[in-house]
Amino acid sequence: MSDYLARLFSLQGQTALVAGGAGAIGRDISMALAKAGARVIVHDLSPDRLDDVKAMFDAEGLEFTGIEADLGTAAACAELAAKAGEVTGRIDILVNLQGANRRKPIADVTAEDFDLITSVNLRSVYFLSQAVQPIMKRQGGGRIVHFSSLSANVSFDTISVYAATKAAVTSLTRSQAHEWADDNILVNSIEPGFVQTEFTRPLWDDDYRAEWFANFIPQGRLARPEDLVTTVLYLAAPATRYLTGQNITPDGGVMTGASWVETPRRAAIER
Ligand SMILES: NC(=O)c1ccc[n+]([C@@H]2O[C@H](COP(=O)([O-])OP(=O)(O)OC[C@H]3O[C@@H](n4cnc5c(N)ncnc54)[C@H](O)[C@@H]3O)[C@@H](O)[C@H]2O)c1
Ligand SMILES: O=C(O)[C@H](O)[C@@H](O)[C@H](O)[C@H](O)CO
Repeated sequence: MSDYLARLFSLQGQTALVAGGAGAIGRDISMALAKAGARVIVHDLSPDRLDDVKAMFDAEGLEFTGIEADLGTAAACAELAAKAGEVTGRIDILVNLQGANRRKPIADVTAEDFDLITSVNLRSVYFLSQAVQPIMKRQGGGRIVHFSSLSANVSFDTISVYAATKAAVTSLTRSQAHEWADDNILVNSIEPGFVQTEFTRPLWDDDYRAEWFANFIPQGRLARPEDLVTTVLYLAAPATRYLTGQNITPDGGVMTGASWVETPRRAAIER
């Protein structure tokens, strides 16, 4: 890489906290931030997943810190920010990947489903950002990247609560970007389309939906976690120091509206 590009995209000397960073998408994001030079602190709900990601870091000779926490309460979010802040004394980048879903028709959603999905997808994003903001402000700035979803824009059956939380996260991106611009904290979000992970297995493992994806996603396939890595690196990089309150939608072209007007493309989805 030329020196010019290295200066624009290197994360050397920076510390990143990746919440949900041992998940299917999160582990690729965590590794990519580390390879770009950041000291990465990986949070996850699951100790087993953290062990897997530690092994991935070890194999590459990258320094690893894992923190296990259920982010279901604001207090837990504050505790995670405090612990992460102690590792190097800074948090330059926060990526919020924590997410939960329970696929059900609206009529079957219980108050407990609603509380679980909103507490992970919205409340933890809200309060983890709130707890990290004073650390970023004190050090002169930072970057926050939220994982929203294509479903913030387009309705899909059986994910009403999930979709509402993701629309809220996209909205929160603009509020935080506005309020925290003075602190040089830049906040942006990513709305991935369908990513082929366990999280979406009920979709791509179903004949009808797999055919629909193959035919109507203009790029003819679901995203793979590694397809999302560069969007995060871009939003975290020195190169994008004048970009805030924005949203990027890596969705293979779904938001072009092609699915509503195109003839089937007849690609194949590998399952
Ligand atoms: N997979 C997709 O198609 C897709 C599409 C759009 C957006 N997203 C979003 O991307 C993010 C990552 O998704 P993924 O496919 O890697 O899913 P995943 O289930 O592999 O990862 C989600 C992570 O969230 C964390 N989490 C869940 N409940 C938690 C809790 N109570 N407290 C703390 N952490 C908790 C888990 O640690 C888990 O590793 C999510 O926010 C998801 O909504 C995924
Ligand atoms: O469980 C699900 O149905 C998925 O998580 C969906 O949310 C899609 O992946 C998303 O809507 C596309 O962005």
